[in-house]
Amino acid sequence: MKLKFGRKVISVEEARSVLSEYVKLTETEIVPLSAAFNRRLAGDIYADHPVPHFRRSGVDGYAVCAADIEEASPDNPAILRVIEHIPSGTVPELTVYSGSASRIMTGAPVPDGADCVVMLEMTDALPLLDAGVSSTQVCIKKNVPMGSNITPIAGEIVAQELLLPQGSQIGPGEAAILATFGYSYVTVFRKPRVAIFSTGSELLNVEEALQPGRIRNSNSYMLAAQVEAAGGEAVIMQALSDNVEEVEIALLETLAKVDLVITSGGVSVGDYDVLVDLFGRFAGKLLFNKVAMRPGTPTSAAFWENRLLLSLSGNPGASFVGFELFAKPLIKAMSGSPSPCPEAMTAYLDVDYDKGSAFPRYVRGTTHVENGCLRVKPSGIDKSSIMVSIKDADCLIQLPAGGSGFARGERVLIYPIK
Ligand SMILES: Nc1nc2c(c(=O)[nH]1)N[C@H]1C(S)=C(S)[C@@H](COP(=O)(O)OP(=O)(O)OC[C@H]3O[C@@H](n4cnc5c(N)ncnc54)[C@H](O)[C@@H]3O)O[C@H]1N2
Ligand code: MOO
Ligand SMILES: [Mg+2]
Repeated sequence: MKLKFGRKVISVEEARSVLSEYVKLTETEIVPLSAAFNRRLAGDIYADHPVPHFRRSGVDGYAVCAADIEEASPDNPAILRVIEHIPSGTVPELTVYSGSASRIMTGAPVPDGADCVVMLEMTDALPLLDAGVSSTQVCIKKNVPMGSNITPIAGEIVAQELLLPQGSQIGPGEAAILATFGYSYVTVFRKPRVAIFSTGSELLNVEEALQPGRIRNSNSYMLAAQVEAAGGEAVIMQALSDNVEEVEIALLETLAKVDLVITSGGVSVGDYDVLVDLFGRFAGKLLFNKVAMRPGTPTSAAFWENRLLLSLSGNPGASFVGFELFAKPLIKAMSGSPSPCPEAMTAYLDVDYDKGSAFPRYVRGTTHVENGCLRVKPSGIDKSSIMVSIKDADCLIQLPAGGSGFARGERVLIYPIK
């Protein structure tokens, strides 16, 4: 009665691959650099000048000719005449010649003629009265090799070098590069807009008082936080009842306005599992409706009105895991990530896990480091109906199907999620 169509189980990897065929990059937009953190670049960034673009002093001290101080030591200091003071941000006017030195600050351009900079701590300044003009000379007590404390032109970055490829996410290092090259505005991919619909007649709005048999809608807010963490813009929609017409109208009204629609609930075999009813009558294309995973086995997806619709199981744990496995890679791919799928690490199980499973499990896990090794344990009671432990999960532990469980100390794959 309920299933108007069958359910063919596919693997998590197959489901991801099916979804990836429908990913469209969002269009680009220009935003101030200060508003671009965590966004992804819509084009390659090349260096249009070398860094540094002048010979840069790395220390406060004296720019000199290395040949003049070859023999310098505390007992045999080289005495040089100071001809100029060079603060950072200025351009030296005089060329250093044999027998002379220029006082120079960290970050200032090294004057022509000088081929090393001696740190201030290795020198003593001496007053000098020369033909009635007050001047200084400097005593250099150490020899330093040619090139010391000078970053040559292009010592850090060569002109025309590829600095940041398209898709780079703007973190602290990228922000520093963009600022260095004068990008006060950057062209990035627009954040994918993701509409979130919870379904279920039992759901109350967050501000509503508890009622017998009814619960507050927590999934919409959990999923919205996940959307934002994945780089999307979450649009929390009014939760829907188990009425299929209502769900159909609401989704049809919304699909064209966003890049992705996520629903939670109503995908199992219950009498009121409304997404199942919808997929039995809608004009879209059902992509899958069963995934070899636990939790979230009934996770479904469709392509409808030119948009992806991802329907997650309603149980909070299943919604959370389904989002991490499927929605996060979609949002990342839409916003330009070249590697949207999570990458596995290995960790050692910190507890016995004595449940086998017909399908691979994705257990919410909490990691810690012990004697330099990464260890992991389930974040709490490992049931998809349990919500309270989600806050403690920093990874998903992937436990293969079959068997009767896993022993403490076994190596397992984990997918970091924070
Ligand atoms: N006979 C069977 N029953 C169930 C099966 C099955 O294979 N055979 N699968 C179980 C599994 S596994 C899961 S997961 C759930 C999937 O259920 P649905 O996706 O249909 O979700 P609902 O029935 O709507 O809700 C399940 C559960 O989650 C609560 N929920 C739903 N939405 C929210 C929300 N927005 N915020 C907080 N909590 C929510 C809902 O009240 C239910 O308790 O089916 C099992 N049953
Ligand atoms: O989706 Mo259910 O959470 O497989 O347990
Ligand atoms: Mg159900």
